Amino acid sequence: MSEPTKQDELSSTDVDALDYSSKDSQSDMIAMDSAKPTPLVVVLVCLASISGFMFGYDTGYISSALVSIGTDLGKNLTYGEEEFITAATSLGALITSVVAGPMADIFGRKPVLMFSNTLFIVGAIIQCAAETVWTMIAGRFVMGFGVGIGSLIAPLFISELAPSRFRGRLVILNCMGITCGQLIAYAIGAGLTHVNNGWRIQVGLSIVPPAIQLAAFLFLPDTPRFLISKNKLEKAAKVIARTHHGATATLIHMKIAEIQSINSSLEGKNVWQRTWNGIKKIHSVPSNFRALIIACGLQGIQQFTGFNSLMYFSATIFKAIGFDNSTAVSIIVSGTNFLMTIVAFFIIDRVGRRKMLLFSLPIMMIAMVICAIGFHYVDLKFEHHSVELEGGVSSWGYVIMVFMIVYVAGYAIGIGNVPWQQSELFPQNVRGTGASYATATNWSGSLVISATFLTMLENITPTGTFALFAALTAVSIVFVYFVYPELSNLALEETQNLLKGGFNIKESLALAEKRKHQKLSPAGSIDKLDLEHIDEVQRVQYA
Ligand SMILES: O[C@H]1[C@H](O)[C@@H](O)[C@H](O)[C@@H](O)[C@H]1O
Repeated sequence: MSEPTKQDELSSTDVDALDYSSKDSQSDMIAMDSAKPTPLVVVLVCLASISGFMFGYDTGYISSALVSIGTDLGKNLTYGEEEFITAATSLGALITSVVAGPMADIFGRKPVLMFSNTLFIVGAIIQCAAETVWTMIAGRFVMGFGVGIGSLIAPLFISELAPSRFRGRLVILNCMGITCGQLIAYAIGAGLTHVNNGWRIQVGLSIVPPAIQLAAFLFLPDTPRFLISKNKLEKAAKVIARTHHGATATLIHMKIAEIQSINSSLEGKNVWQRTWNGIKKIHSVPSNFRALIIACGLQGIQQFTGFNSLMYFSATIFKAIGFDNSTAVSIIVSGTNFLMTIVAFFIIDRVGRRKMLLFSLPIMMIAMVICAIGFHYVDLKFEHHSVELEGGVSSWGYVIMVFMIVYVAGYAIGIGNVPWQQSELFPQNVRGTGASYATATNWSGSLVISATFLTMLENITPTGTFALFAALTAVSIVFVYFVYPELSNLALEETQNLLKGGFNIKESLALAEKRKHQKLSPAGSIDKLDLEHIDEVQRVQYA
């Protein structure tokens, strides 16, 4: 690994003057981009994934906390107050997800993540000290601000740092953080249900991970892509040297030039004007708009196919079909989600995102159709959000349980994780803004589903509700088939070129296949490549 020396210090003019025509250096650069993650990248990715953990833990602990709160907030909670306390975090997350992207483009990824840590901590302290319902709601709301920022910035930060061939996996580490956070929250909740003020312990524990992330980030750098967008080329060069194996001075220069060339900067006198221009560009530049359709489409599909109704209400559903140990069933649901996310981690860069989605969605659809049929035969009535069951667990009850688990497994192997790869779709100058739109779509969907699910069960019956989710999944399959290109193993700069002139599904499949077969040498760099294909992409970049 070569640290740039004094004479390596860069200015924009130096970078412009370099000659990139040599195929050897281009091939070396692709090798550098796809080599194994360096120790610094691993540390940064693991730290960033703490945000995913907080996302999962903070959205997950509330259902058990509500059971153990009892009269600790001065009174018995009404149904409406419980809903308010639950939804406050999602609402807070929705609000900050709208602004976090532009904030990250203006101030940097790292400072914004650190800001989210302080919100997690302040939110948790307010809740721990809460003696009234409104103080609790305020604490949940502030915590939600942190969740919204973390849910957007962590995957963005990871995509920008990850070598192309490992990007899918490294972003999924953050998703593993989410699903692990949910599982642990349920497990701790189950353990603390009968402990006096157990919920305060559960909330208090949530202070530890963000404190660790905050302290560690004080000593660590931002992403080179962000530093380059701010013209901090020297700093960027130093970080590139530490985040890429085999980064020689020439390759570092080339990398910087490549990123600069694709970063056609936004006009505007100050940051606010430039941000506003970014917002306009995301709609007016066709490739950006295509990226936006894909990113928001996938996040919408993730939420509107109903998974979080299970996450939040699985205990209610399973109780309704006659299982008494509903907490255990909730742990099975979140456990399956976590385990299958681990499977997704191992296959995402090998199998590819598109295949995973086209495998995941049909499984979910079939499982939901079977659950819808099952509910038809289970004698159930949902009235005023309370459930009346006639008889014990029937054989259809078991069928529903099994296929709900199949549904969760199908979800986690694809649509539960792939949408969080969203940042790879956008070029640097609108990446934060694009990710904001997509993350806001996610939180809006999550809010709508959690707020309407019980009402749907009551008004259109469980069979109707699951049939509706199945129908939405069918539409989603068509969307993915026609719109989602394969982006595995492509460099971030390549993914954006792909979206010029169409969704280019066929081209994407060919390019991803090509990149996949570029073998890693034992040292972690890839063999000299056949350069025709590289040329196709890079001609555009250096033009
Ligand atoms: O990717 C995550 C994950 O699948 C979680 O389990 C779910 O609760 C979130 O809504 C989703 O965004």
